[in-house]
Amino acid sequence: MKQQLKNLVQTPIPTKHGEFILHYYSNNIDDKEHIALVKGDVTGKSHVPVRIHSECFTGDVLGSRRCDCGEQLDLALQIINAAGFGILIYLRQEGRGIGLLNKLRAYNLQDQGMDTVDANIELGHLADEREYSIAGLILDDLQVSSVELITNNPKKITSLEKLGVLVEKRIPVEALAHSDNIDYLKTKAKKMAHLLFQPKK
Ligand SMILES: Nc1nc2c(ncn2[C@@H]2O[C@H](COP(=O)(O)OP(=O)(O)OP(=O)(O)O)[C@@H](O)[C@H]2O)c(=O)[nH]1
Ligand SMILES: [Zn+2]
Repeated sequence: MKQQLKNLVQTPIPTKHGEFILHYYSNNIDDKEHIALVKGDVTGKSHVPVRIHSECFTGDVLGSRRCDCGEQLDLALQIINAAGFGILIYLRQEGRGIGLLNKLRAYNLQDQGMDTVDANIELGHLADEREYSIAGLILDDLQVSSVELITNNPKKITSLEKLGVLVEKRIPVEALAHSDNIDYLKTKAKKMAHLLFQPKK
């Protein structure tokens, strides 16, 4: 079956980082509603700043300090606003694809001493169950020629490249480390190859 998206509605959303056009997509791959927030004219453009953000109810909505998601979401919108154009793709891949219920169970295992990777495995999941074909289809729909990806996660870059997206460079997006998120950030760097705690150039 050919993977397909439908751009069902577009509407302006004024934010503290300026106005974005929200594109709401349905698709035939999963039963989720994925969203792109678009700033400026990206059609046919290269070097478009793009953030592919995975849903995190606790971080994005509640401002939880256990992870860096809420802060990265804010920083990404700030980066795109400063560039004057760009896209934030909000993928409904809560808990790196294991869902909110399992992520909350994983938090309890983490509070008993496991790290974020081992907690997923203990629950019978992979450390990271995400894939990015919907992001590739959204970038196609928006007719972007090439991107600068706002991420610290090299897997997002290689996944997009495999989908045929030209990634010109990476834009780092580092939240402040503090006592509530430091173990989480260290595990990302050590076990998931995230480009964190890099010496500043
Ligand atoms: N399973 C699990 N998921 C988590 C945990 N903490 C955060 N998450 C999820 O991890 C995902 C983080 O998404 P992103 O910030 O887009 O991606 P990333 O892999 O951290 O890479 P960056 O682009 O560098 O931010 C979200 O879906 C969160 O819900 C955790 O302890 N366990
Ligand atoms: Zn989070």
